[in-house]
Amino acid sequence: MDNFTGQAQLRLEQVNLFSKLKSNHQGYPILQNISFQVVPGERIAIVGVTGAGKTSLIRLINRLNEPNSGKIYLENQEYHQIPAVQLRQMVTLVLQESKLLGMTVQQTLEYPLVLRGMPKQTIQQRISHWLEQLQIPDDWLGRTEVQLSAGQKQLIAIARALIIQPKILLLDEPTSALDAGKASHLMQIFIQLAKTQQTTILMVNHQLDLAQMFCTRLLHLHQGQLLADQPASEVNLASLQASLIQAETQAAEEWI
Ligand SMILES: Nc1ncnc2c1ncn2[C@@H]1O[C@H](COP(=O)(O)OP(=O)(O)OP(=O)(O)O)[C@@H](O)[C@H]1O
Repeated sequence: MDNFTGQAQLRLEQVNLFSKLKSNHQGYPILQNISFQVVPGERIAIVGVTGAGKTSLIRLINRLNEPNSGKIYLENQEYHQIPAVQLRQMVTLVLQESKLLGMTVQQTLEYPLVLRGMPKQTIQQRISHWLEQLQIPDDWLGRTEVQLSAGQKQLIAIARALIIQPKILLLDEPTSALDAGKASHLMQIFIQLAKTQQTTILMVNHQLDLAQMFCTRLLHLHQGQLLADQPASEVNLASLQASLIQAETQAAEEWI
């Protein structure tokens, strides 16, 4: 594999994504020349203002979209050479507003493991383990979506992803509906997973202080471009905050 650095688990090379238009034109750029690589166990926060391309980037990494140009590699395989089922076992995305698709919490949690043909007893053991880890009470198991708050749904969606034990976990604002205590507890779980299982975490996060505290690296996206890729400890939070506010103000003025 050309230019492959042996350690990389995930590698994006000059990735471009354009919006789809109804006509044959390729539309406007959503992501431009994105290149970076990730080693196992990294905890990466993706930051940037509204519309910067954060969600589009993690959707690409989960292969919900294909880049218009550029390449994505998982370990040493190009994405489109990897069967979808295999990719989904290794890379899991938790969207900001996950749906339980009419299932109860129990059904939602067991569904991905049933699909993988796992024995019933093992499924139940895994569910019990993650309910305990995430401090989810057993009495939620019989509930459906309408009987759960936004934060409760967010926790269930995260539990469903953790149960699969992916190598790479993609999270779109995983703590947006959680109180500070739950958010911090969840982040500690991610740290443990990264340290003990080498699970790689890529999370979109608007809470910069949380991102810096719990992540090892920050990717700053701006207008679809990777503006900065830095170790979290080296990020100057005050100046990052100021540049995000400035970009937001500029975007708001362009709207008026
Ligand atoms: N399906 C789509 N079709 C066309 N344009 C899209 C589509 N999805 C997103 N976009 C555009 O791509 C750009 C990036 O959107 P994206 O959702 O990735 O941003 P974001 O950084 O995640 O924003 P937010 O913080 O608001 O979630 C925006 O200009 C958006 O309008």
